[in-house]
Amino acid sequence: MNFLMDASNRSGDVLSVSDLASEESRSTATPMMEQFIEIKANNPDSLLFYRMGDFYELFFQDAVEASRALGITLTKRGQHMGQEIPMCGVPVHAADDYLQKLIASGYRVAVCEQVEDPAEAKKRGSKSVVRRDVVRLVTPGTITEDKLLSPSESNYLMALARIRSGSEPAYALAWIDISTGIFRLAETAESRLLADILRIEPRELILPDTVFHDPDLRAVFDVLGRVAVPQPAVLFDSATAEGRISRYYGVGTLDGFGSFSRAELAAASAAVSYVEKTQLQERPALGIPERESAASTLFIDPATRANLELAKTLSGSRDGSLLKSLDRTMTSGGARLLAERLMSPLTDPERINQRLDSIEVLADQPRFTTDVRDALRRAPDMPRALSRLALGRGGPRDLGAIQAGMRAAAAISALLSGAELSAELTEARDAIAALPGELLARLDATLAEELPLLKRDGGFVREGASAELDEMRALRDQSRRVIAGLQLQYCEETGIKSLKIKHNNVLGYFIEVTAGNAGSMTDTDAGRARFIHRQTMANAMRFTTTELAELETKIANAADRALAIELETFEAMVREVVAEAEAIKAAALALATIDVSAGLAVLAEEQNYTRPTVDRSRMFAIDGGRHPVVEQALRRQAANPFVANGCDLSPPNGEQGGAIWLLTGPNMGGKSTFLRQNALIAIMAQTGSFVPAAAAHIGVVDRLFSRVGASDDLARGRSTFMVEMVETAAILNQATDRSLVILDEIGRGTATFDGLSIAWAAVEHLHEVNRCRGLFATHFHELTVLSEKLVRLSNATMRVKEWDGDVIFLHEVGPGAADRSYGIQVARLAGLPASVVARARDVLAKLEDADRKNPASQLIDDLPLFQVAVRREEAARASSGPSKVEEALKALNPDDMTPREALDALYALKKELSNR
Ligand SMILES: Nc1ncnc2c1ncn2[C@@H]1O[C@H](COP(=O)(O)OP(=O)(O)OP(=O)(O)O)[C@@H](O)[C@H]1O
Repeated sequence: MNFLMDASNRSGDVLSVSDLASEESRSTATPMMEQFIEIKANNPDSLLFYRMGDFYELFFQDAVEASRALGITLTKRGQHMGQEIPMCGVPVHAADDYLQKLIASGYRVAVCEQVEDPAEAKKRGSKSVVRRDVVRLVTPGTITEDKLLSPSESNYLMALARIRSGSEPAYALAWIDISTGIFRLAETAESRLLADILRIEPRELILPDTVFHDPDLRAVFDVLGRVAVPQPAVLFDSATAEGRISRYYGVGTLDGFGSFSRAELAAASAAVSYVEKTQLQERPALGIPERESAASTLFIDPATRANLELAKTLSGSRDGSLLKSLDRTMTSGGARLLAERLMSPLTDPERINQRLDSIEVLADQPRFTTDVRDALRRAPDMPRALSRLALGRGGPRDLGAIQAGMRAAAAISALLSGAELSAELTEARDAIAALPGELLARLDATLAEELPLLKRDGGFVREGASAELDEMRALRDQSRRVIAGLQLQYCEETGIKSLKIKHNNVLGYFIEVTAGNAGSMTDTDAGRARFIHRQTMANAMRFTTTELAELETKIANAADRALAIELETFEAMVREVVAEAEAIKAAALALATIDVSAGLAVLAEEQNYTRPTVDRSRMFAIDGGRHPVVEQALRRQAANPFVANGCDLSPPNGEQGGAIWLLTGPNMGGKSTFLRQNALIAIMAQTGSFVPAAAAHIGVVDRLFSRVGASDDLARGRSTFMVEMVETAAILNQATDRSLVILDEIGRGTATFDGLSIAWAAVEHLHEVNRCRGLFATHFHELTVLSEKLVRLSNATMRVKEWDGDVIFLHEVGPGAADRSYGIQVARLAGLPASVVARARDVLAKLEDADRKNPASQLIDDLPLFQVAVRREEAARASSGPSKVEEALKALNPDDMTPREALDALYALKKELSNR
């Protein structure tokens, strides 16, 4: 993501980074330009926000790009090396809005401020020396600005390291949200890599440039686009990883952190180093890295994740997604945790049941749950406030957020103390109870009711918190009263009623009279001695007096001192809060857990969901299942209610593999909805949520695959059919006997017979080889004859009623096969011209007649099953022994041959082959 141009790629007359860094450029630069050039040269990949007064200025190519991206005016500022310097600027107070736009457009920004340089000051023997330096880099994965973060979404920075051992390449992933301190690690296989990255959805993925440029991984990083950022391999060095991580945490060794593989440590240290590289002033308060086992989460392949619209719809909107339909949380932390759980459902029935226990216990106590949710409503986002405080970017309101969060936690703790709880909720209650009460007491005793945004505005320390502060404030306020008294006195003394004492930042306090009245103040010697002239304005004259100046100093001193005390108090409170970071984060996670469980309990009650039975069996028995998103949408539209449908893919008696339903039925009958709803019910159950069904028994699914809906991939030049086949290939190669596979109309994107043959072979493969549980929707009615041969395959159909030539969709699934598609009826409903519909009926009748004479059921008698056919072919190959060509090849030893001999051997082999 190098957005800035180098010398070989310069646009127009704008000097590039390397032009600027040249000898000629440096030797002719002004001191300010010299400083700029040095900083820019160190940050060539970022737009440089160069602080000048109340503005961040951008120069050269940065200015050109920023003005284009932000739609702001480009101006010129002098010349350098004979060329004009393009410039634009953004006001400091509005910088977050501009940063947001730039980050969203894929830029990174280096923020350069004036900083104290104590070392230089010492060298020069002066009190203080300031210079400009980059204080932080704003990149998509390292954002902490509140405005740039979505409250309900995590903001992960992820580092990826390659593991060199084993046959299949493997990877370690480390992901950090510096706005909450969450830090996780996992290992994953190459076949799962993209799925795992998409599950975690990092905003920025850093990886060694060698991996980034590996042609085998091209497809993975093409999908991720600009999220993937190559970094020098040295950042991922596993030999120094442990040292770098322990240095970050300020500990001698990583003992007590848990055990991590070398690759995990490499990824973790790259992530931590990148955080250090971007957050130059302070270290974010990261939690201890937690290890996640890839096998403990349900594998959802990338296409399925997109097609099932888990967090976003196919058009990219959050409305209409499963997450949006299930989210009843009250807090941002709860919303983030729910999203995370839904994106990574579990495979361990014990953990799933722990979550379900929490929902059940809350659903059984609705009054109590309402009280808990009311208390949660008052809990602000503690992790994000804590992160800003730790980074030195917090304000009084962040302390206030910790205080309010701790108060809400105390209220919830009191509510939970006598209640009947699940194991998970008991653990949450204990984490909340472990919050240090003294800290809350200190915050209560220190913070005022109303808190300003910025600490430099003061006024956030409550009265009574510090005797000295109270005294300074009294002095300041008293002096203000004295000024009011003085104004009255001067009015009387001079006889000028309109005389006012005013204040501005340049003059401080001054007396102001109209120009006409000024004469009467200075027409005597005494008057001139008393009222000292300061400034003449167009219509007014300004004066001061010795008393006023003295008072001014006193007020300024008192105000300065008061602010200094407040700032000291602020820093002390921040230190106290940050010292309790671990306890605060644990309590925040506990609150989020309670919020998620209470939200799902409320949802279950509101939508009439039931607790699924989840265990290690191979069952998949759903009674009266509904689609969670479509059901709510129909209710909102006050349309006909959703028709519930059961689905049973459990292994039939005595059978090892899962069952497959072959679903036929008319277009618009509800096949896709039925397929998706069963996948979503499995996901919800394994997330640990109640499900939209009258009853559900699900043996945990290890991998979920779907091929639903047609999607073109024109950007990569693949047709709809090609995409369909690539996705189908992935499913047939990867589904295990614990997997759930949902296939919708495989083979419809090509000629009928090709499509039918592919669908036929795919069903056989799923049944014989994958032995998974599956739903297969198809328009190829010919396939239904397969149920005669495949013991675990049964036919199901979407019921319709025919009435007066029209079809009525009942949306009911029943046993049996549809004998027709009703495509022509649906086409008629859609408004195809009547003549076309009539002609289509004639054609259909002819085709059906031809089919009756030569039905597909004949095939079933003539064709051996998949396994038998494959075995037969293998046997044929084995019995014929090695061919002549194979034997000749075996006899060759390339190391003993000259190039000429090798070429001759090649020709001989080719000839042998063509003779065969
Ligand atoms: N069980 C149901 N209860 C009520 N409405 C339903 C149900 N299932 C589907 N529908 C509605 O019927 C419409 C068609 O459903 P769907 O897209 O699933 O049909 P389909 O059989 O897959 O169609 P096609 O073969 O044309 O893709 C949708 O608008 C959906 O809202």
